[in-house]
Amino acid sequence: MEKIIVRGGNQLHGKIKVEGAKNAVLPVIAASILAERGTSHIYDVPSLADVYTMREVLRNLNIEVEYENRSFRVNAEGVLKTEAPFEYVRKMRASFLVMGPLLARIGKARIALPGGCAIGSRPIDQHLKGFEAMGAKVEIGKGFIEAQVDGRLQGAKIYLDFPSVGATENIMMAATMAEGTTIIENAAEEPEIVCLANYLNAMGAKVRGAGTGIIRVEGVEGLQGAEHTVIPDRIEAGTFMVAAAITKGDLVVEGAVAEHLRPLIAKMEEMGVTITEVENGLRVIGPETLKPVDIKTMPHPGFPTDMQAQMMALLLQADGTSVITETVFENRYMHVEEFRRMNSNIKIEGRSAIITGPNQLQGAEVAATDLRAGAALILAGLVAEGVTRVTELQHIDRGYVNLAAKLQSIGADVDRIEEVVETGIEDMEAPASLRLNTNFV
Ligand SMILES: CC(=O)N[C@H]1[C@@H](OP(=O)(O)OP(=O)(O)OC[C@H]2O[C@@H](n3ccc(=O)[nH]c3=O)[C@H](O)[C@@H]2O)O[C@H](CO)[C@@H](O)[C@@H]1O
Ligand SMILES: C=C(OP(=O)(O)O)C(=O)O
Repeated sequence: MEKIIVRGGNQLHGKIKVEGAKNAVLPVIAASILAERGTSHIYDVPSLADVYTMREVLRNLNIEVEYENRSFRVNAEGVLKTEAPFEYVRKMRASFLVMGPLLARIGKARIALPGGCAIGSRPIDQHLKGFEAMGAKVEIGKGFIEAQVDGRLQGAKIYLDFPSVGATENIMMAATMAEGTTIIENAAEEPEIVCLANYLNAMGAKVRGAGTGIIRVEGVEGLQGAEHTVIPDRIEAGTFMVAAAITKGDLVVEGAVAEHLRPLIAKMEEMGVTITEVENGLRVIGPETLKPVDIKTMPHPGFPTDMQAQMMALLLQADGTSVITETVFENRYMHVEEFRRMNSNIKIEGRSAIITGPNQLQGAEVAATDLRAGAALILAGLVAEGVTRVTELQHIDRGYVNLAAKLQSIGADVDRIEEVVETGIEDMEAPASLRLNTNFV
């Protein structure tokens, strides 16, 4: 079994460069389905499990995709297939983002139902509501969602009940080739939405207002391949910022964009962390004593849920009581049980986690219950007494490129190893806690 082994106690120093953003590149790759003519070149593509899954989803649709030197070359000129099977969708929910582009391009899509996942039930009703408003007929059965439209989709006014990132992206992509104008109200405002809109516009689309709560998409006849560079990963950047702060280190996070990280910077500064904008990134200096703060996760520009677990690791070191309230996902506290194994004082009350610190964490055997939980456990391990062993690395590999090696390069005592588990019993099943959610993201 592969494990990441962390020996706590080292301060982190130096420079670390962030990759292209997972949550930006996945919709951008999906959007390249829209190009009836020409080849798209997508740059700064991170080498992540999710990216390889998306490549397979596209190849399965009969699209040519090459991945070399951190660049994707995509040609979608051929006759497209319509189906994304369960084996892809269960690995990565973002596979569902091919529905909007397929509907726009060929008027038909059949995608496996995403199902539940570790952090919540994650319905897709808002995506479907958007497609239906644009004239698609949607049917659910036998584990699939089938959507179909006679002729072109029609522009529509769509109000999202919640500013869902995925629904905003899927509807935006569907609308690019619709007849007439689509207006998305209560749209998500995340930087990844702006990145996608820029790519769509480079392909010939007419998307206005991305980054605000109202997006207008004027449908065009057709799109062609374009060049696009993916924005830096604000969550990877944030994870390194916490790594610097938690170890009382001094780190330059190259490529971190302050504009994308305002809520995190604000909260870390409130805790006493020094953060300065430098030429091509952010310099982060951890203080001797961290102050407690309260955090509520919200859609952008609120505090990102994808940084909640990592901030919990930091708050475990703060001197006093902090409260985190998770409002985006109903079950994103799977890491709390794992932190408890490391000797931490956290109480869950409804949607809030009450953290009393500082905690002298102790190294333990812990499981990455989801992607960010995994990163958070490694962060906690950096300051724990003794050795922390993190398993279930497939979650971490969905969203971090060489996390162990990168942390090692800035002074952490972290290794990724293959450890043979001597159970003494052949064919013994893994304990339930480790089997949990390995199929779903
Ligand atoms: C690949 C990607 O970009 N993933 C990000 C994206 O996920 P994703 O796009 O799935 O997240 P959403 O913004 O859609 O989900 C936010 C909330 O809305 C709910 N919801 C969503 C859609 C819908 O049709 N109905 C509905 O009820 C979800 O269950 C969740 O509670 O945004 C999340 C919120 O910032 C991040 O945590 C994920 O890292
Ligand atoms: C939850 C996340 O991603 P996804 O939506 O792909 O599961 C994440 O990036 O933290």
